[in-house]
Amino acid sequence: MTTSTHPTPLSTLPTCKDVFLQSCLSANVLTFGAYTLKSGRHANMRGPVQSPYFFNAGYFHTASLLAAISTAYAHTIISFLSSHPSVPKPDILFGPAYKGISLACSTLLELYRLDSQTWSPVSYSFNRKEVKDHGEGGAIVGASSKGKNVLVLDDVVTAGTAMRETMELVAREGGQVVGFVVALDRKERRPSTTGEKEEGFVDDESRSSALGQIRKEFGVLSASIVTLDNLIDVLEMRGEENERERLEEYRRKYLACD
Ligand SMILES: O=P(O)(O)OC[C@H]1O[C@H](OP(=O)(O)OP(=O)(O)O)[C@H](O)[C@@H]1O
Ligand SMILES: O=C(O)c1cc(=O)[nH]c(=O)[nH]1
Repeated sequence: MTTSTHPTPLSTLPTCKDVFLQSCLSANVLTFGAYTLKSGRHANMRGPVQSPYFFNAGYFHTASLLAAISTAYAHTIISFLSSHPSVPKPDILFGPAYKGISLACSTLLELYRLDSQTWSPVSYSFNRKEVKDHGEGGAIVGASSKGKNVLVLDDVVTAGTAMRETMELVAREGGQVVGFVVALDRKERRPSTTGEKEEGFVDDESRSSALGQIRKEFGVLSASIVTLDNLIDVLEMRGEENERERLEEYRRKYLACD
């Protein structure tokens, strides 16, 4: 039998989110440097715009780290569903490949542990990045989405490309995405599609975040365990001034309007 002790809080966030943030820092899930993102933010003449931080959910690779992240997801999902009664109860937790896969599985187990009656009828599924053309074939592993309400769990959202691809995939399979839950919402303005005026966004300050735009376009709501703002607060509390300044500068340039 194990006893769980919580380290001294880093923030004023609920305990599960605080433990999650502490795990991110101690396991190097959250690192600081210069990173090129999937969305690229790089279509300007001076080369790639790089992010001063990166969230690598692949480093949640021990049982205790998985417990920290899945507990934070589970509580975020429960409060998301209770504060938005219009969101249909999910039949499926869907984790986009690759990092979403282990997150959807471990979170469903945690939800079941917290409330077996509510969560026992719920399944998980995930996609293959390369469609399988033998055996059972197809792009989906786990429960079929046909006619089902699907709650999507991913690690991080930046430009929302992965979210939009997942919505298309679920719709193709006959299901309906009823919400998105991410560990980290970077809350960035979506990158320019033309590549012009990317740096500084001079005339484009009204651009909303990826999740905000999805809410406007499709009416699909979302929640996150933490946002860029929480990361900056934690760096301030830890006295990590260089990192805090670099993240604040990035936030000043790229923060979405919503
Ligand atoms: O909002 P976006 O701009 O789409 O960026 C966020 C996505 O980028 C990463 O996926 P990626 O396919 O790079 O990684 P993975 O295969 O390691 O999960 C991440 O896991 C998100 O799914
Ligand atoms: O935008 C991305 O590609 C991205 C950002 C981040 O912090 N972590 C990640 O895995 N992907």
